[in-house]
Amino acid sequence: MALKTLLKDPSLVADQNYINGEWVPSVSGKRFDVFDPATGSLLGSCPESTAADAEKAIHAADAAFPAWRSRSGRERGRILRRWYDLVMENKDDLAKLITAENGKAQADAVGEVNLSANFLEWFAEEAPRVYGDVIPHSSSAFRVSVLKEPVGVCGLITPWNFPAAMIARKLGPALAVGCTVVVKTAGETPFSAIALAILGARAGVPPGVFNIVNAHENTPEIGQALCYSERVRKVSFTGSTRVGRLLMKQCSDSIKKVSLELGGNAPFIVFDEADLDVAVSCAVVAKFKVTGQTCVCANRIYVQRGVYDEFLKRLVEAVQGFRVGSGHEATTTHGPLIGANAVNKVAGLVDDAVQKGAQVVLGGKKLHALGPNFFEPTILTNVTDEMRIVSEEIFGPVAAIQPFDSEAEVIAAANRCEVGLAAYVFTQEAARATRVSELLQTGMVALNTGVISDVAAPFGGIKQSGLGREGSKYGVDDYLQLKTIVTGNMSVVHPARI
Ligand SMILES: NC(=O)c1ccc[n+]([C@@H]2O[C@H](COP(=O)([O-])OP(=O)(O)OC[C@H]3O[C@@H](n4cnc5c(N)ncnc54)[C@H](O)[C@@H]3O)[C@@H](O)[C@H]2O)c1
Ligand SMILES: O=CCCC(=O)O
Repeated sequence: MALKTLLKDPSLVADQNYINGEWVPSVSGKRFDVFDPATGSLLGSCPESTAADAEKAIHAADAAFPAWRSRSGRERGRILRRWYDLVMENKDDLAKLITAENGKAQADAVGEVNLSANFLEWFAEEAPRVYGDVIPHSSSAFRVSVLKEPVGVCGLITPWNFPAAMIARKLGPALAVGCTVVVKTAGETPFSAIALAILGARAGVPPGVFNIVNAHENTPEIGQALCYSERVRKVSFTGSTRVGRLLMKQCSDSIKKVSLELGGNAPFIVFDEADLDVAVSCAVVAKFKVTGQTCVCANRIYVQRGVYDEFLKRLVEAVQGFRVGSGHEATTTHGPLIGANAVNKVAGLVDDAVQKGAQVVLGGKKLHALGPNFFEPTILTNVTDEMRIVSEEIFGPVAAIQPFDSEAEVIAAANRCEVGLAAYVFTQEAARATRVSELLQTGMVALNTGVISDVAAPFGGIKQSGLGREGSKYGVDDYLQLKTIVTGNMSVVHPARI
């Protein structure tokens, strides 16, 4: 397979489902092809799985659950820690796999491997620290204790934009607390997940604890199998709000626990007193990271009128310095989009904005010369709320900039949105920083920084951006359920003091 020639360790490549510790084909006998979005070349193929494959994986995870949950948190943590070590040792190969199937530039791919490893390390450390509670009862003859138990088999469904990290962010806490999992990889990017599984097995994850079912066209069928199964007790999904809504409905029949990390429409707000060097360099990161394809990417850029012209001038200069190309080239700063549909969607948003009066300051077109999946880094001004680019998640390299006058006006604009994942605020006034952060309706606020993600910081949204938090000390909560033990007839009469 073409992919193997890229790696120092070709044994990190496999092209089957991973069920109960074995690499197996789909019962369908069908396969789907996986392409490099930069070059269009065929990387390999994976099984086009069916509900029957998902059932097998669920069965394996269910069978493995009692033994896995019975191990101590310390033992599970040691396995996760070994897995972290192996991911770090194989960082270069994993980054190459990510670049090959997702297209992201090398620096972004290495960043993703680090993020993935960090989740394994973090949850290795959390595993032995899942504490319950002892609670005073209303009556002195009773005792209350609260246990935190693993929910059981979890279905994890992840997108292509972070093909390793979004999986590590979910399976780290799941495995740490004693759950077993069935992962449905993104059809565009199965190989990074497969390599993670190979390293997991080398680290000592027992058969059945971590299973992978691949599918592309059959994805909805696998989603249904996971959501409707009585044996799956939780589904955790990262992806669009549209699909999250569907999965939540599907999970309602069996009343599953559901975690949803969904779409965003992040406002990026620059006030007059902001440090403009910081604001511009952070806009470059927050807007254009992974060519604009992250859920926390700045979507609506609001700049206060006093610094608007200067901010725009500096941002244009910075973006002109990008090197767009294949992520395989070391000099590339920004790779392709994931596919032609994504390019067409971004082009459609730009066309709609231009028709409604937006001005193209930079870029604005497909980059045919590099291939069908490239779009020029673009800056638009004269942007207004009537344009789709303001209300929809762009998921591409387009900065849509609007001026504003007052703090109240920009907060109202930022909150005029049905999703609420991340927001960025640039100011050097402490009182304003506090006030605006508290008034913004998002799950996360980045103050004077363009980077939100850190393993220690809870990640997640409010409104239609989702439910639950990933990473951090809260990340295990979504994989735990409380058990209350009330003990009666426990009157203790303390002896009188002598
Ligand atoms: N909040 C977060 O943490 C976070 C992180 C990454 C991406 N995202 C969001 O993901 C979206 C980008 O990814 P996309 O456009 O591929 O999203 P998408 O929802 O179309 O697909 C995401 C994944 O969901 C699965 N999927 C698709 N349809 C399904 C179905 N009917 N049943 C079961 N699974 C299904 C596929 O595996 C796919 O890779 C953006 O909205 C982005 O904001 C959110
Ligand atoms: O795309 C969503 C995740 C991005 C991140 O964690 O920075």
